[in-house]
Amino acid sequence: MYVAIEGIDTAGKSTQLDILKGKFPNAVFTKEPGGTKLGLKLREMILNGEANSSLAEMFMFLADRAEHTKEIIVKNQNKLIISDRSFISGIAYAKDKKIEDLIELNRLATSNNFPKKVILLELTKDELQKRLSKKPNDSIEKRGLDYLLDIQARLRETIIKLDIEHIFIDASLNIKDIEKKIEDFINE
Ligand SMILES: Nc1ncnc2c1ncn2[C@@H]1O[C@H](COP(=O)(O)OP(=O)(O)O)[C@@H](O)[C@H]1O
Ligand SMILES: Cc1cn([C@H]2C[C@H](O)[C@@H](COP(=O)(O)OP(=O)(O)O)O2)c(=O)[nH]c1=O
Repeated sequence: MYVAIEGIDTAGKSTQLDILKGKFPNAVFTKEPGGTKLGLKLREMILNGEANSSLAEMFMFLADRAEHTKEIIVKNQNKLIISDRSFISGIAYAKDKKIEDLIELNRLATSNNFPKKVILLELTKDELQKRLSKKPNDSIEKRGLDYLLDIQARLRETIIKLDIEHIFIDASLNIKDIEKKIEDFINE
């Protein structure tokens, strides 16, 4: 079963994934962008802000996703796969494009291998501000608070539109409570 953890930057995805690695030792843990050899190169180019065109940037994410689908998702389809982000980020972050068009592009990139379950960690504006101020920001995070809150709303909208099995979690709860909700949802 393929499960994705979604949320804007600093929502707590890595923190939860580190705990889940202990709870699900036989699962395959992966990430987008950068879950494959090619993906690591694409990730570096993307996060360094090398693309001037937002369309070029979107296609770099799609290239990463196509490789990730073939190398990780399809090859491990009989195992539990837990991924830090998925095509849902791809749709939400490409916010100047229509969701319907993006769904079609992502169907092509993934050959329809979408996650079976999605976890969305959601932050309040105050909590996001606090967390961003504590770390050096990459080129996407530098776009600011309102940009990221807008993306967070699009993550939610995309999940609802796609009718994927999901759980929305308040990311400012304590780490243990969030972990329990995620574990129960995966085991359901
Ligand atoms: N539930 C939580 N409550 C308070 N702080 C948290 C919580 N989860 C994560 N953090 C902190 O927030 C920051 C971002 O978390 P991280 O897991 O790196 O997020 P992401 O992988 O989504 O960018 C880290 O400093 C982390 O320690
Ligand atoms: C998967 C994906 C990520 N992104 C963005 C979200 C993040 O800002 C960045 C990936 O960075 P990453 O460091 O993996 O995320 P985080 O900071 O949450 O740990 O790329 C897109 O714009 N489009 C996509 O398709």
